[in-house]
Amino acid sequence: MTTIHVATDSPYDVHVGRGILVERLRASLGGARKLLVVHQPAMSRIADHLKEELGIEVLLAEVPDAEAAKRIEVAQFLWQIMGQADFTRSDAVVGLGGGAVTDLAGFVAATWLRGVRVLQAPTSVLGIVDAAVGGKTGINTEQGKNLVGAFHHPSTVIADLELVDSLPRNELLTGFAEVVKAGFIADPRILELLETRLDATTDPTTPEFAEAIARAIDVKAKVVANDFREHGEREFLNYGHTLGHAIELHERYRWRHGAAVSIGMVFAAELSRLAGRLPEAAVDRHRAILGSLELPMTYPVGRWQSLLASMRRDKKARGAMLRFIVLDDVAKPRVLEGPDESMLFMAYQSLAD
Ligand SMILES: NC(=O)c1ccc[n+]([C@@H]2O[C@H](COP(=O)([O-])OP(=O)(O)OC[C@H]3O[C@@H](n4cnc5c(N)ncnc54)[C@H](O)[C@@H]3O)[C@@H](O)[C@H]2O)c1
Ligand SMILES: O=C(O)C(=O)C[C@@H](O)[C@H](O)[C@H](O)COP(=O)(O)O
Ligand SMILES: [Zn+2]
Repeated sequence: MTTIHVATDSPYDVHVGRGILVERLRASLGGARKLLVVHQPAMSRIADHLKEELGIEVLLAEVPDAEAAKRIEVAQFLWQIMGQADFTRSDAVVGLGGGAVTDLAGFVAATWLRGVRVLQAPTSVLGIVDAAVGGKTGINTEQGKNLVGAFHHPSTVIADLELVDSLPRNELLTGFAEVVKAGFIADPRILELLETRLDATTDPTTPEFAEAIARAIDVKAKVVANDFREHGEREFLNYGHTLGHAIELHERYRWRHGAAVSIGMVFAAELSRLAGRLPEAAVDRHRAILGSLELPMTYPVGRWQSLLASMRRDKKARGAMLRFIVLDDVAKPRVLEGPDESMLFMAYQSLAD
């Protein structure tokens, strides 16, 4: 088992290993009398197993799959279960599933009684390397992605790689978009692994996969330890997300996050180049790596105005000023404030197929 420490003001560990879920959960109960296990349909057998094995009262709440879970109606359903079960501040929530569930479970934990503990048990690559770590929790609204949420640290993160065995290959690859993001903003070794040993790095049984995952978690852990509430460097974790989130809204949340962020990263790289920073070779490197993972990199030109309108609600915007994360080079992210609309459109046009 690998353990990565997240040194925030409320520190916790991220455990990554095989067959560790029950044992690590037991060790992390911290006096809870009741657990609410929020899970996706794909995790129902594992949730039943937890109910049998944990030796305390376990309430199971199956929620709709993927983004359909990140809705206020689903949060309301969970608050109702907690109310009916007299769920107190010494009890705890478990998020078991992909990033959609860990975001929802974290949000419900952050808001119930103004905050109860959440133990995150991510089961997708994306959940393990990104969503379950760092304490950003939230739900979507009809106006945009994650517009309602809270910062709420998990008390532990348990990534049991045995559960990842059932993750479909396309889901694994879309999750790698966030691994690539970690590579471009902070850790070029991740990019080298993907460029030189793609098959091994995307095979959950190999040391290359373990290394890429651990490195991506490490990038996130370090950033959130320095800037939990996103006053500064945490914004770098949003590389590719300004356009990515607008695409998710445009697609009515039927696309996977990683797919939208892949297009968003190509856009951000092109924008970096147009701003006179990133060399063209680094932009090509984005396309080569994301393409090798079969991730999308193009989007219809005619949707620009609608996407631009959605980007104005991005959390990094300040008043009328749009702000983007760009790269001066690999591992050198920075904020680009208020770029001309003509430059934005030019970057967007390069996404046309
Ligand atoms: N809070 C954060 O910091 C943060 C960071 C990154 C992403 N996110 C959020 O995470 C979400 C995306 O996460 P995701 O890509 O994991 O999507 P997801 O949770 O929708 O999971 C993708 C699909 O994989 C299935 N799945 C998950 N684990 C499985 C397993 N082990 N076996 C079989 N099927 C499995 C799910 O049921 C779903 O159909 C988005 O909502 C995004 O906004 C949050
Ligand atoms: O943890 C962060 O900070 C991130 O930006 C990580 C992103 O990968 C993630 O998708 C996050 O949910 C986006 O946050 P938002 O504040 O743009 O909604
Ligand atoms: Zn993301």
